[in-house]
Amino acid sequence: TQRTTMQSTPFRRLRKQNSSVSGRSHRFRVAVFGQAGVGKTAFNVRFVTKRFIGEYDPTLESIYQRAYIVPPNYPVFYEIMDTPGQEENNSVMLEKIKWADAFVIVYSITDRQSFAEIPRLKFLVSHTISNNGQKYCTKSNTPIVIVGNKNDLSRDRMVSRSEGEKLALELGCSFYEISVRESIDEIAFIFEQLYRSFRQVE
Ligand SMILES: Nc1nc2c(ncn2[C@@H]2O[C@H](COP(=O)(O)OP(=O)(O)OP(=O)(O)O)[C@@H](O)[C@H]2O)c(=O)[nH]1
Repeated sequence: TQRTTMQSTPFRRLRKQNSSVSGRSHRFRVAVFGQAGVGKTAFNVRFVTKRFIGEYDPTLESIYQRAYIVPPNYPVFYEIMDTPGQEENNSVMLEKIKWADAFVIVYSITDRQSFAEIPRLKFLVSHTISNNGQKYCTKSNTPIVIVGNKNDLSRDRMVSRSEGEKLALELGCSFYEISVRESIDEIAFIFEQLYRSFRQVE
């Protein structure tokens, strides 16, 4: 079993730091939600290191950081929060939602239950944003994307692409179906698009 050696920073510790970013790059915070085992850690690690690492310990909580140029030339300092798939108490979830600028909600196409969780997670995020006046009053456009992962496992598919697309449309989110195992570019693209819709740049 290979384990990631990436440095991760506990959420509370990072929040207390002055997280202003060096140079002129923008700091951009993304929280990644979804049930256990859907591939959240693989997704985050793929973006941060470009590598796919097969197995991880179940996530407790970590924040990954990466400076990245969103094409054509927006230097962005990403902070990505990897969350545990198991149920957390609501106040912890709410804190994380308030922390983030944008959201990725992941399910696995091989796990219908993880797909069934998506509306609840989406509503939790949306409600928290709209009820949290002060910080988010200028953020009516908080981007939320839905990602169906593991589409390399076509024989084990339980959720069709069109079901994913339909749900995302109903919930007003962008949608991507991907394989973290097989793709690097699609994941970078998702992170780029999140930033673009957050800053409303073309
Ligand atoms: N075939 C395939 N397996 C994947 C893919 N993405 C992740 N996996 C595997 O799915 C399992 C779970 O991946 P994780 O990244 O740990 O999932 P997680 O959502 O972070 O899980 P928790 O930390 O428990 O919440 C691991 O065995 C990964 O190797 C993919 O695109 N294709």
